Amino acid sequence: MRRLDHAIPCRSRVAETVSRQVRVLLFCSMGKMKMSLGDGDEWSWRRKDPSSRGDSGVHSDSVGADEGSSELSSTSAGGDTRYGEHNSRIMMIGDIPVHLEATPNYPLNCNESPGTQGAAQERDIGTDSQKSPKHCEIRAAPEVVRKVELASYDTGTHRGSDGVVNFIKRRTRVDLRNQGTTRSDSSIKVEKLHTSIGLKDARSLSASIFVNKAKPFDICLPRRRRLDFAETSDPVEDCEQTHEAVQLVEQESRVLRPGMVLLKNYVTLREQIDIIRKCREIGIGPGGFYQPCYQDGAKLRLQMMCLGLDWDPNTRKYERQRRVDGCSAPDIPNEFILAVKRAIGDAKDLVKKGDRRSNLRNDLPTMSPNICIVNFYTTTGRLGLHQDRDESRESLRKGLPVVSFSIGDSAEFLFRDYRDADGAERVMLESGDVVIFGGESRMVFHGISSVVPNSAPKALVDKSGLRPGRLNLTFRQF
Ligand SMILES: O=C(O)CCC(=O)C(=O)O
Ligand SMILES: [Fe+2]
Repeated sequence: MRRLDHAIPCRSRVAETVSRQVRVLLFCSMGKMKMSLGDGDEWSWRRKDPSSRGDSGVHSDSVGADEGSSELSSTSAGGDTRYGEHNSRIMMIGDIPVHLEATPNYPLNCNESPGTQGAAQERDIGTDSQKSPKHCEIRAAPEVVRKVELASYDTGTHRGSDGVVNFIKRRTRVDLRNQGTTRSDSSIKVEKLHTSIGLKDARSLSASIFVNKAKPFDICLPRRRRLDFAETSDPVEDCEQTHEAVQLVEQESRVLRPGMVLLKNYVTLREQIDIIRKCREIGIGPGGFYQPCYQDGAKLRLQMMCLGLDWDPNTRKYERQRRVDGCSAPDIPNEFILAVKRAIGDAKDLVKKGDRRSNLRNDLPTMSPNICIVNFYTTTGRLGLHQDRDESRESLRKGLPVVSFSIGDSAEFLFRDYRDADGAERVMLESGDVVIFGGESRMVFHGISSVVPNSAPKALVDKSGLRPGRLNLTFRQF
């Protein structure tokens, strides 16, 4: 066992190692914690008196039990004079600060891999200006899962800077509103920390593996929090498009600009529910949703998973396996591919009709998707103006279209010839809408400026259990 503090008897104990190198379980009770890294090593921490923050002194019994506490936060430790060699942080569990220290062999610090700022600028609206905090699932009672963002800074680098102070303030405002009930006992289990930030050397490997695994994001709410979730394949009569809805499709679908088509209310409610269920099923499995980071540590404001091939926001490359955890990209379900081909066919028909009337050059090539990037935006999610330009040179040269399905809450979609959100054209994408941009518009800058809360069709939410937010699938051919 690797001790990080000195001879403090621990009343609580490590729960268990669930799988090698992946699961991290950490029990905290009455001031002591231990953590298993899944490789047989254990770390332990001690609770620290708030008044001694940053001090290396031990206050093993100065803080009472944390019954009923519901706040979770963390911060880098101040006042620590150990630059470089040791990292430490104080993690707040309720009102109980817990001092975490690491040895040089197993640093907890957030080493940033050297890299360009380019990618972050590329999607600048969508990134967080803070360095990436770790994500941490904290379970306070067996049935309650809470999410916090757990900061992990190299105290030597960040201590005393304004950034840290801001960060501390931010972390104390962790939002637990959606996370269920009051804790019923004093034990807190911390499960799975992760980061996609690279650790510098092989000595950090255990920590790297430990931090890179996170519980995948579930796009659906837990069953008990849904109003009316019909999991079974009960008839969804109210989900079929009505005659009026079909009329609406014809009225509102349009060519937005040469090569760019909007198909309004195109995906039926039944199909949307099926897509949500499929994405949810894949999304909670290996290769499922995660929150990606750029090389500079800035986070995208969305959850992402890639099907067919994985797109890496750091390298801007497509690969079979993703670097963040080595998972292979799951396959694209066949029904998704068929829906995309149908949409392209219908968009081409629309373009032809438009051509007869207006003589626009609206050529829209067809394509067979082998990549699907699935994004889930919570209601605060967004995505900066960017081009989709990481597909093969041939695909881009031919202008093979990107086909984008929107499901759930509506969102404002911006597009323009260059990256400037002011003055960009805007269109509201609603649940069931499809946007296709290819041909002349293949390299259009586009992004999501905002998601409209509570705008998803009620029947969709009730039947699928989709959480508040927007699911978007963009299909491409590499
Ligand atoms: O969410 C959207 O509508 C756009 C997504 C997008 O542009 C992308 O994933 O590249
Ligand atoms: Fe895009």
